[in-house]
Amino acid sequence: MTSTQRLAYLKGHGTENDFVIVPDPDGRLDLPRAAVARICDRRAGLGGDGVLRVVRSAAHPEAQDQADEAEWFMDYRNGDGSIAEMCGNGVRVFARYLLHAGLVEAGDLAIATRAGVRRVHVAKTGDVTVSMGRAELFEESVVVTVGGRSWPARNVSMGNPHAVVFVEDLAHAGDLLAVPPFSPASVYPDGVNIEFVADRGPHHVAMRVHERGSGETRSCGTGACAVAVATARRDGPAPAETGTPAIYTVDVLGGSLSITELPDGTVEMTGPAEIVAEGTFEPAWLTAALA
Ligand SMILES: N[C@@H](CCC[C@H](N)C(=O)O)C(=O)O
Repeated sequence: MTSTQRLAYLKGHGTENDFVIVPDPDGRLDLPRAAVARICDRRAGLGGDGVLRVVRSAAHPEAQDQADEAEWFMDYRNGDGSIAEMCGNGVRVFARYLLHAGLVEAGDLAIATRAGVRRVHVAKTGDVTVSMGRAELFEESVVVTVGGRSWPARNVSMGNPHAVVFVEDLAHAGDLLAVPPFSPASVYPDGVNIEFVADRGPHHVAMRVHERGSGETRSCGTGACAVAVATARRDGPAPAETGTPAIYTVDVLGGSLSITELPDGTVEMTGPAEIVAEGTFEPAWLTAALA
């Protein structure tokens, strides 16, 4: 990247989980951790909870084995520049971008991610649905500690790690989310996303989340799926046993997501995904950020 080249970006969000989208179809851009953190900085950069780099699967070493199924790879980074396996809101926004840019037709498409291929349904307008794969629920007990208080948590993987904590009142956790909650490194050696959940009604919960690598965000798609599945298991037998889908509404600070666990064990998420702006990086700024 030289200072004379103009690199395009877009800004998008899904339930206010916001991302800087960087189209890099041929995988030419070296995007070091510090550069991502600079781009996501809400004062000195563009601001975002993370970056979605858009690369052809065939052009990315981590996605070449998915290239036959999915033309595009979502290279997701957290706001601090760290790499995560999966981002549920990100993959909906990624699909919205592909359609916006004319790189795919409306309808069903496959997107390569570090957690494997995800199937997405995107129409010209409206919500985007993604099949998020199977949730993995672990039996071992986990304790989450914030500001001197501890709660038992459910350990759930959606391709990335989650600790789901049920609380009476979200206010109990909300004020504490500015500081990173503590969770055992023995269970989560690579860190964890922590969701605090309170009931709102039948099959309806609200959550707040502290994301690994981004801090408190206004929504987390994988977190909402982890929450829905942990709540469904608390509320009754698995859809695999009953043959009936479990459908939950999960309210987040930035809106609402609909999550369905199907009898085959896969989890579908439906929610909004919007592109809000596009532009180019100032070359001198970008050159310094990438240095
Ligand atoms: N906001 C995302 C999750 C992003 C990754 C997460 N912070 C991690 O490190 O695992 C979502 O919508 O799922």
